[in-house]
Amino acid sequence: MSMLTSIRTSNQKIEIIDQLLLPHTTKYVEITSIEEAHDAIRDMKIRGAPAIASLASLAFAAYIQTGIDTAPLPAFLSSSDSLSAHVISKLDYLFGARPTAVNLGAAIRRLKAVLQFSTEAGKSVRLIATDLISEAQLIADEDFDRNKRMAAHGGEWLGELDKESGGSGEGLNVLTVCNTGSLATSGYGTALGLITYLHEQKKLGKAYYTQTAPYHQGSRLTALELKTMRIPSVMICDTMVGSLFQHHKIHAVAVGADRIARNGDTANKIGTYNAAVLAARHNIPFIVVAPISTVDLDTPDGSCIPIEHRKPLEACLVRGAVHPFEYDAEGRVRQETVMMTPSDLEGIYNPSFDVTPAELITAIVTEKGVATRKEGDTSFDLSGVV
Ligand SMILES: CSC[C@@H](O)[C@@H](O)C(=O)COP(=O)(O)O
Repeated sequence: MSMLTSIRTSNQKIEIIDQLLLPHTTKYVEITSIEEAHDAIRDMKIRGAPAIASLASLAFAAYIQTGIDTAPLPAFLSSSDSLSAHVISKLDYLFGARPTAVNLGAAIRRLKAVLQFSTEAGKSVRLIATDLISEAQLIADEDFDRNKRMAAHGGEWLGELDKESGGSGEGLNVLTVCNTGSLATSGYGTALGLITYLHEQKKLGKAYYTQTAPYHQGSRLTALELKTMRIPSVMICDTMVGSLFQHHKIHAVAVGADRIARNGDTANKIGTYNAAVLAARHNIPFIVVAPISTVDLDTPDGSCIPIEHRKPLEACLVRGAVHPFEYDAEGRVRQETVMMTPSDLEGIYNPSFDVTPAELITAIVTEKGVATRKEGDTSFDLSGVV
């Protein structure tokens, strides 16, 4: 099955699809420095918690590799002390690109741990550097396989749940929010991976997805991924979730996560909480699918999760192709950014994420398995899946 790829690498070249131009223009841009990786993440040319962590790790690995390959060696490779100080400042800088998604923080913690371990083991500067490169590469590479594992865990669990509740055996209809597919990860996806798995197993009825304003990751990116994979799907506006639940049989809501607190409270794309409240009202299972690196045991509950607020102007703009399509000299669909509001609006609220309380979540699926709440509990014990 054909899938889109958010990051591609060959030799030491790293390229990302500019997701701001999708779905109309598929343009890969090269990332040649840590600063470019940082800016691409901040500006959302690449987005999705796992994809952000993968790009940051790959850009970091390329930077260190270039240092090793340079003669004479750059000053930061002159001693383990200078390497350590330099690496920590570069990693902290990358971490500042987007605050809510914790996968980036987990990747950075891992790299700092390798730095400390290899330094304390008395390794040479070159060996410490190669240890860092290997770990960074591993962080990007391991994402695909774990996504397949969690999709299978979640897909099988949902199938059983449907059987237990006397399901008709017809295909499962699943609603998702935002984009959590191969564009948001190193491949296959999390919640969209679960939907893809159900489709592969011939257990999917239809995938439903919200447009996900203001960035429209649903109507631009999820739409494109589902179309590319030929998965039967229906787009809805964000305002239509309640109506959908009232008028159509929806078997589950599956969403990704940017950060899961120790008690199971989950930060994800704005609008996720609305869907969870409505799912609870309609007794529809609400499933969070995310790798272990999204679980932040240092954050006790959702009130402690930092929520990124985007620039107010971003909520006033929409970018898209002119209709009917016009093409530029290179044969690309002409795109425009238009303003949907009066200019200079004074009050604009634009949080990028919201927090869904654990008590509204039926299951949290990671690569290790499926965690559910005990009868009567309002929070999760995630020790078994972390
Ligand atoms: C597998 S992606 C999980 C989450 O990162 C996703 O659901 C989401 O909220 C993405 O937000 P974005 O602002 O597009 O980076």
